[in-house]
Amino acid sequence: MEKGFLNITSEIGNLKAVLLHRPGKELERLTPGYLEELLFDDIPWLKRMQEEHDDFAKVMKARGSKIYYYETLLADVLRDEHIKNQFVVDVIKNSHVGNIELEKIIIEYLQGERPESIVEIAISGLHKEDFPKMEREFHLVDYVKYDYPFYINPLPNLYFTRDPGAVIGQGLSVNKMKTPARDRETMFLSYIYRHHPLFKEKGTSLWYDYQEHYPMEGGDILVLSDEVVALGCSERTTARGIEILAQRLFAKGKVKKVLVIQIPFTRAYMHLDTVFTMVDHDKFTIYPGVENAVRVYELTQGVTTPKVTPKESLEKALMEVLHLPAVQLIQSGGGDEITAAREQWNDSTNTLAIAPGTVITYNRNEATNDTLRKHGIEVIEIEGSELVRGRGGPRCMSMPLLREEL
Ligand SMILES: NC(=O)NCCC[C@H](N)C(=O)O
Repeated sequence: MEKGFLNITSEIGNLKAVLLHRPGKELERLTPGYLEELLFDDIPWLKRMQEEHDDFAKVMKARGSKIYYYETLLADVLRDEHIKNQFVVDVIKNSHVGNIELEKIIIEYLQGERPESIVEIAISGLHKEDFPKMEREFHLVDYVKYDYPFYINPLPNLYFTRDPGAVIGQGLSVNKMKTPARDRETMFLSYIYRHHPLFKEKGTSLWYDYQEHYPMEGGDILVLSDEVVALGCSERTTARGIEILAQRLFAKGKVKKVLVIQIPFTRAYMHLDTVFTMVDHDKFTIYPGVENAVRVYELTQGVTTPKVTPKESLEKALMEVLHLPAVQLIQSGGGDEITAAREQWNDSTNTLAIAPGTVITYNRNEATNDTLRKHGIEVIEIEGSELVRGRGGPRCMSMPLLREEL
């Protein structure tokens, strides 16, 4: 198979290229009334958040990663008039305006805009006040949704680029999000995948598609090696979605085993990577509060669905699939139950490895960072007081596109 640009065969190989989204105006559209629906617990201060995000990008750049941004790739794609027009139609379809005539008016208006403005509106939303006033007949929906401020909802979670997509081997999983709040994000990635020269080169398989029925989110996808992928079964990622993805990986790629790690289904740890990440060849960090609750299953190629084998423990399963004599599960929080729970809430376990044994973490998680260092890990700290308010850390905020093979 001809090699494309994308290649991820581990969680820890030197990070060469990564996809980010710099938080923008969409964050300023959060109000207390919509926090829960939009999956936030607090309202970040955008200016400081952007500074923190720029520092995050700077750290990766300094270590040799090329940074790509959603907003730039998407605008590149929309320079083609035909693609731009279709994109606008799809954005409106996804926004459930509910009034067909108004939809037509908004489509015409947006199609006349420049790619950069369309991208900004598609991400930060279209506030009713920002839309030119015009004489038109009110439909029922206009009365019913009179107090609702947007025609197009903002997407404040897009800076968690990990979740809408994941590169596995030479292919891409364009995920199916569990919640309507994040649905449109995957549509953006699908446009980039289908039309951006960086992605559409030969050799890029599509492992999963956002139009599938069963939710699957990227925070639950960990590429442990070229032959083993760990998939979290969580509040967001379904058992059936896992089976479908696993079967495709077995059929078309190099992957021989999928390790399913089932975690408790709860908001505090909505994805596997909020409680468990890989930090070195044989080292992982784990939130001790879930250690006894996780269940592990090994999937291997079956006939129509994968063959399932329950495993005794996470530690043993990791040793076996990675062919290691031992692995270390480093407990976050420095051994104290309360510290561990507090720091997990602030994404202490959501580390991003940029090289074997080198991770990026938030500086606020002092106990966990200390513990990692005591285990020989190089910890690069970033400020995250504002970024953390969306409930995600460095791993959630990055979608690796290319890592050096180990
Ligand atoms: N991989 C991750 O754990 N991503 C964090 C996502 C946080 C976001 N507010 C969400 O609830 O989807």
